[in-house]
Amino acid sequence: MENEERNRTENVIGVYLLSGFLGSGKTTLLRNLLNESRRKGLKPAVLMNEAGDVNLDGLAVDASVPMAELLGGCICCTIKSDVGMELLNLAKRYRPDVVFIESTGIAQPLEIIDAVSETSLYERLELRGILTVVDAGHLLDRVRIGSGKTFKLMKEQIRASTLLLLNKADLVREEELRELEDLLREWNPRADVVVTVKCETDLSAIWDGAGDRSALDAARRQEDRERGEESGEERNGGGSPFRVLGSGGRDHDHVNVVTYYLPGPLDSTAFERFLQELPEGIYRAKGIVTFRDTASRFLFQYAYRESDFLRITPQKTVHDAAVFIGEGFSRSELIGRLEKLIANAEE
Ligand SMILES: Nc1nc2c(ncn2[C@@H]2O[C@H](COP(=O)(O)OP(=O)(O)OP(=O)(O)O)[C@@H](O)[C@H]2O)c(=O)[nH]1
Repeated sequence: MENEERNRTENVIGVYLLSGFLGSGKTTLLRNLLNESRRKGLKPAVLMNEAGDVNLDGLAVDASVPMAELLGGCICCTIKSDVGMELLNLAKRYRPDVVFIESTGIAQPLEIIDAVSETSLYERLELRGILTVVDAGHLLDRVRIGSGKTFKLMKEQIRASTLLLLNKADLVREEELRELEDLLREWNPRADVVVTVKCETDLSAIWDGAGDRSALDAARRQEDRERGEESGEERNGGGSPFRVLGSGGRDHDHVNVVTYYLPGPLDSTAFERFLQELPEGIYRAKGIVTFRDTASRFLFQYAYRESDFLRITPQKTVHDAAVFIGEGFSRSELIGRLEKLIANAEE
């Protein structure tokens, strides 16, 4: 009987949801988790969701890992039903031991719990943890402002979590970290809080701690509570505070996503200047660029004024493209700046 029980548990695919606001470090955590899975001899698979039309995060992940992509929308609203379908496909096709779902930074985690729970009716899988990555400096800024939809969403992502990574600790002061730790514990007393740089932590806590059913059950109870609180209100976008406008879910009420395909190589210095001068409202940008003054291609990252370039050699055909995410910025002005950058590089 005991053996049977163990076998049954062993066959169950563990699902982990990686949550956290835009640019907080979810892909960084994913890479660490994939390395750790391999060390433990577990076969991982990834379900990746991006708000833009290109899977840029996927390029930062080992190409040998089975991956399903949900692009051009947010899994908690427009393509929630696809989550279940893609999970089933991954499970049937690859029989992984663990699946990591990386949601867009604007996803409402509680909605995704639903999608996974529904899928577990058809396949032996179990949601074992909701790992929320928090950008320490960004949360601090939002706490100081103290309101707004982004603040509310960050709070929801924190409250729904079973393990909180207070990340980018290198960019804030020690006393600010203590303040944030206290705040996270106040908002979510059930979840463990770990302070990290580049999401580096003893990940055994994730396999052991994040599977803590009481925390997951608590997250579900919170979902029920929030549903109760919001019943009667008009809910658009599956409970996300971002109202879906237009088609494809690419435009949210407060968060805009612009995907721009670059026709050719750019000048690296001009591009770096362009990133530094991005309008205030754009808090996240990423993409693939080729520079005319260097031989290789780069995956660039921009999050809250910090930028980063990673040399890449894509395994499959990918076009140069850039994705910009933010609030209250002018799409046409941004495109105008990009066109100028391209024209200058062609001269
Ligand atoms: N300084 C600093 N930078 C970090 C840290 N963790 C991640 N980053 C950088 O922050 C940027 C965004 O990290 P990602 O892991 O791509 O963030 P993400 O949450 O997946 O971003 P989205 O998928 O766009 O929401 C990258 O340039 C990372 O290298 C950290 O602890 N400190």
